[in-house]
Amino acid sequence: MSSVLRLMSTMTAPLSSKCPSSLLNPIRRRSPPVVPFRRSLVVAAASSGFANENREYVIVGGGNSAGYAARTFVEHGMANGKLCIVSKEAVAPYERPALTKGYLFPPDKKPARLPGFHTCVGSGGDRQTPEWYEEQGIEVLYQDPVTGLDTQTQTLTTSSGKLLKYGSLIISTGCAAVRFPEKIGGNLPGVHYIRDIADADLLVSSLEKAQKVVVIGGGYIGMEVTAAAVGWNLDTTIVFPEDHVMPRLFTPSLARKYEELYSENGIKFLKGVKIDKVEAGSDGRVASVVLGNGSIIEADTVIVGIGAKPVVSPFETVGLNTTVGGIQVDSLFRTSVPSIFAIGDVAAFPLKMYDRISRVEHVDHARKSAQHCVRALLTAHTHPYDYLPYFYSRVFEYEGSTRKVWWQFYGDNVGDAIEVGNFDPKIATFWVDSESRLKGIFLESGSPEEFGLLPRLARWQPVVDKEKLKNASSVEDALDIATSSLQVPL
Ligand SMILES: Cc1cc2nc3c(=O)[nH]c(=O)nc-3n(C[C@H](O)[C@H](O)[C@H](O)COP(=O)(O)OP(=O)(O)OC[C@H]3O[C@@H](n4cnc5c(N)ncnc54)[C@H](O)[C@@H]3O)c2cc1C
Ligand SMILES: NC(=O)c1ccc[n+]([C@@H]2O[C@H](COP(=O)([O-])OP(=O)(O)OC[C@H]3O[C@@H](n4cnc5c(N)ncnc54)[C@H](O)[C@@H]3O)[C@@H](O)[C@H]2O)c1
Ligand SMILES: O=C1O[C@H]([C@@H](O)CO)C(O)=C1O
Repeated sequence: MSSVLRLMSTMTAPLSSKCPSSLLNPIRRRSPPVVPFRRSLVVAAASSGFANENREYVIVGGGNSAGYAARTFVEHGMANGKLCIVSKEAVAPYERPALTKGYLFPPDKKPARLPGFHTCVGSGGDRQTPEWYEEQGIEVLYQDPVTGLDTQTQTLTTSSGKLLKYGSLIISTGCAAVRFPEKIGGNLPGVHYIRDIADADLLVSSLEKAQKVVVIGGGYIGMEVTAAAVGWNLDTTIVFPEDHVMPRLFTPSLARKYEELYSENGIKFLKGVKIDKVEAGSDGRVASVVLGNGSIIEADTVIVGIGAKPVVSPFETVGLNTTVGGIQVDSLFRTSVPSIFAIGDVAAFPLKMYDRISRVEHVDHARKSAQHCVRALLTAHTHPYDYLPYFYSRVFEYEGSTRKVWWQFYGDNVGDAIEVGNFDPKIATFWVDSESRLKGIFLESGSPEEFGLLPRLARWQPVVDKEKLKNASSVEDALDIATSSLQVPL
C-alpha cells in the first residue's frame, strides 16, 4: 500500500488535505430519464436470457450500506419496481460486525445465525429478510457480481452475462480482506480470512475441530477473533509485527491493559514478529506458521486479519477517480461521473469536521453514508455530509465469560493522550490537541449515559484543562471535567 493510501490511526484515511472541487461533479439532482423497470418485464427477460434491462436505481454490492440504502429508498416510496441490488453474496444484506462477534460464539452459547442479523437490526431497525425485499418490490440479484461498467450507455455487466441499464448507480462494494500470497501458503486449507458469511461458515467448520489456533494481525479482526477463540477453549496465539495490539487507535498503555486481559484468558502473544510463510502438513492442511525470526508455531487453524482494501474493481477503468484509494466522492456521495455514487467503506469522502478526504471502514459510516446519499439523490437536498467518526468493538460477550468488554471511540485520536481509570471497572482515554481542544475520546465499559456524552464532546471539542483531566480521580470525574467545559448545552 502506498503511503497516500495508508489508513490513519483511527481508520479514517487522510488521502489529501482537501478535496479538489474541480474533481467533483456539479450538482446533479435528477437521474436521466430511463424506461422504468417493471417486474413483469424482468421475469420475461429472465426467461429470455436477460437482454438489456432498464432499472431506475441500481446498487452494486449487497452489504451493510446496501441494506441501509434500500431502507431509505423504501422510506421515500421509491423502491417498489424501481430499485435493483446486484450482490456477490448468496444472502440478503446483513450486519457484518456480527461475523466476528455473535457468529463466533461457541456452539453451546447460542451463536448468531441468519436471518437473525439482517440489516437494519444493528441500529434498532427492521430485519430486512429476503422476503422483505420481495414485499417491497426490490429486485435482488444474488451471487452475480458486477464485472463491467459502460458509463456511456449506463450499462452494467454481471458475471452471468446480464446487462443492466441504470438511471442512477450506487457503488457499495466495500472492502476485501488483504490476503497472504499463495506462494507463502496464503490459500492453504485451514487458513482463514473473514469478510463475509461464507468465510465465517468456513471458519466455524475449522473451529469445530481445531486445537491449536494462530491469529495473524493485531487489529480489529485479530482482537475480536482471538477473544472468540477463548470461548471455544482453544490453544491460541496471536502474532503481529507491531509492539502492541491495535496500534492505530490504542495508546501503548491502553493496549497493555487489553493484552493483560487476553493473557489472563490464556492467549499467548508474539509481538514485533513478521510472518515468513504458512506451511502445510502431509494432509495438505495448514500445520504451522514460520516466523521471520525462524521460529515455528504449530497450528491446525490460522486466521488472518492483516487489513482490508477497497473494492474498486471493475470501476477503476471507467473514469471514476480511484487514485485516492477508494472511489472519490463529494459531500453528497457523487463521484466524478454523472449519475454514479459511492458509499460505505469504498467511498473516499470529505470529512468536513477535520477538513480532509477520508475513507472510514466502520459500520456507523456505512449506515449513515447510505442514508445521506439516497436522501440527497431522492429529495434534492444539498446538506453536506458532516460525519463524526465513531468506531466500537465488543469482545468476550458470550454467556459465562469472565469479563465482557466493550468500547466506543468518537472523534480523532490526535494530540496528547490522557488516560483515566485502570480498566477495573472502566477506562477512558482523552486526546487533547496543542490548543487544549478535546479531539477524541475512547471509553471502555461505560454506562449508556456516559457513552451518550462521547459524541457531544467529540463534536463540540471543548477546551479542557489538561492538568485537571490528568488528575481526575475517576472516569466519571474526568467526564464531568470535560462536559463542564462545554459551551453548549448537553
Ligand atoms: C468481520 C468484520 C467485523 C466488523 N465489525 C465491525 C464492528 O464491530 N464495528 C464497526 O464499526 N465496523 C465493523 N466492521 C466494518 C463494517 O462491517 C464495514 O465498515 C461495513 O460492512 C461496510 O459496509 P459496505 O456496505 O461499505 O461494505 P460491505 O458490508 O463489505 O458490503 C460490500 C458488498 O459488496 C459486495 N461486492 C463486492 N464486489 C462486488 C461486485 N463486483 N458486484 C457485486 N457485489 C460486490 C460484497 O460481496 C459485499 O456484499 C467489521 C467488518 C468485518 C469484515
Ligand atoms: N470493530 C470494528 O470496527 C471492526 C471489527 C472487525 C473488522 N473491522 C474492519 O475489517 C477490516 C479488516 O480488519 P483487520 O483487523 O484485518 O485490519 P486492521 O487494519 O485493523 O489490522 C491489521 C493488522 O494486521 C497486522 N498486519 C498487517 N500486515 C501484516 C503482515 N504482513 N503480517 C502480519 N501482520 C500484519 C497489523 O498488526 C495490523 O494491526 C477493517 O476495515 C476493519 O475496520 C472492523
Ligand atoms: O452493529 C452490529 O450489528 C450486529 C448485531 O447487533 C446484529 O444483531 C453486531 O454484532 C453489531 O456490532
